[in-house]
Amino acid sequence: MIEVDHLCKRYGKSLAVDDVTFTVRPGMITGFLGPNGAGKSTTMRMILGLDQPTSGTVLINGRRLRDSPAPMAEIGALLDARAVDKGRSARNHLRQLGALIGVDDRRVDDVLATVGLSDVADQAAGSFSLGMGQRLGIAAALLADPAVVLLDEPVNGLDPDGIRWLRTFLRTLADDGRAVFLSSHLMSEMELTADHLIIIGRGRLLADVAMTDFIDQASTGHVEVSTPRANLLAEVLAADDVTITKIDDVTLGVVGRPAAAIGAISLAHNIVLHSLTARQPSLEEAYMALTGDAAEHRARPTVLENAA
Ligand SMILES: Nc1ncnc2c1ncn2[C@@H]1O[C@H](COP(=O)(O)OP(=O)(O)OP(=O)(O)O)[C@@H](O)[C@H]1O
Repeated sequence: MIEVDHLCKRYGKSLAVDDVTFTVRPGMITGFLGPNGAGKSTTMRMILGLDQPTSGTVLINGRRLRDSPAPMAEIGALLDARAVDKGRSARNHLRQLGALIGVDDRRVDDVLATVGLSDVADQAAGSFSLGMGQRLGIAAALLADPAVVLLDEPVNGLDPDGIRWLRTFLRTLADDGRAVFLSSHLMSEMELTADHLIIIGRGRLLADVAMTDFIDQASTGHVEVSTPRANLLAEVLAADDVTITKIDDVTLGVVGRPAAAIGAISLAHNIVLHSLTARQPSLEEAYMALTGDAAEHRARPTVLENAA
């Protein structure tokens, strides 16, 4: 378990992390989200004891990491998978790390098998693809069998097979009772992977919420309907409690009426429909709605901006 309590980090005049409190619980995957510069990496580095907080505390499994006789058995981390000696084999890299923390060669072979690197364990880490490098980084994080696993952007650069592998693998870690904490900018993947979300923006906590609750609360679900008579359909659907957005010449986005009602209204007015799709709110939509003001640098939105 990670307990972050009133954590602050000041760089000069700016507060990179501003009074953040949350808990990462065992047995589940907690996603850490926030726009660029929100303070995720700074928070993760303070959790790992790599940066000192300006104020506030972090407890790992109930105590400060520096008070633990075996920090790597408390929390294993993947911060930068490229931070390995490229000339050394994967097995030797892990053995050297293992020697430092009192882990034997058998455990090294076990974690190599766990992450699917047994067959290439004697190849130089420098010859590894990005995905293999990520697996090696995860193997290193698991070496001392920690109760907490922290991964900063582990999906970065993985191909679809690697992403799917990681998703399943993280679930296994959580099912084994570990607390898994990961950051990612890939919303669709986070939606498939995490059970719980911690969201920060401009250093402040914006949400600490179950994934399903967060998506359900977002009132961004809409129906997409396409018809060659889009203007007429927009007219007959118009009402105070309905919002209609013109996505293109033949497609409307409708909030406020279910697909069945839109189908019935279209039929009543003899409007031919080419498609009618209820779109569930996604994590991405819910996240964008929450963090809109918190993004440091925001491109102009392109989704549903062509209001009819
Ligand atoms: N060593 C440092 N010195 C000064 N400012 C820093 C330092 N590290 C981070 N910052 C600032 O702190 C803020 C938070 O940065 P941080 O890297 O934690 O954000 P992030 O959420 O991880 O961003 P990203 O998603 O882009 O990785 C930013 O404004 C950043 O410029």
